[in-house]
Amino acid sequence: MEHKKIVIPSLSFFQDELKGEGVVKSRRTLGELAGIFENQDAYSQLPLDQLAYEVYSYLPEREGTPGGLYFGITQLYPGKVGDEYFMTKGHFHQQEDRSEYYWGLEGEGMLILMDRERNTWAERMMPGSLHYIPGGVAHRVANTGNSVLSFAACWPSDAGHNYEEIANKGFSARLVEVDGTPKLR
Ligand SMILES: O=P(O)(O)OC[C@H]1O[C@H](O)[C@H](O)[C@@H](O)[C@@H]1O
Ligand SMILES: [Fe+2]
Repeated sequence: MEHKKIVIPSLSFFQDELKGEGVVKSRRTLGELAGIFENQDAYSQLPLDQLAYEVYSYLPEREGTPGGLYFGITQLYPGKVGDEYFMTKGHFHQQEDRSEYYWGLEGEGMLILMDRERNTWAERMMPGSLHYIPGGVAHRVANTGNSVLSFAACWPSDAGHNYEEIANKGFSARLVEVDGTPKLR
């Protein structure tokens, strides 16, 4: 009998940094988040090249492969635009029925979720928190603390990102700081 050799790359995440062959790193600056924050005056006062978050991804198969899984670690920097926390762009999946796991590694934050009926809710993220994001639910993360918020994610490789709807219409509620605590408004 012939055995097909399966090559398992050695991957690791120490200090929330994903390492290994094939890991790619991408970054998003505040300039790339234009339009997502409510307070345009506050936004225009921040440098466009300021780093908002970095994503380490391990994408072993090309997008579109059924059954494949992707893995990523996002490091979201602390900060606010007016009373709104720094946050990720946010997206639905292109393939509506594709789900995802997020889990907290370091720092404090909130996972903001919105279903197809535009109901928005949020879950607290902290080291060890685990979040199941069902298909058809848009997701975005806000850093509500004073240090880096780091979280991991695992999602189907054929999920795809649909940014358009969130870019155009946003979420139906915003996470803002009220008297020192995060509130959905
Ligand atoms: O894509 P964004 O909404 O900017 O979020 C940033 C990233 O967060 C996680 O790592 C997700 O698994 C990625 O798929 C996503 O790209
Ligand atoms: Fe996603």
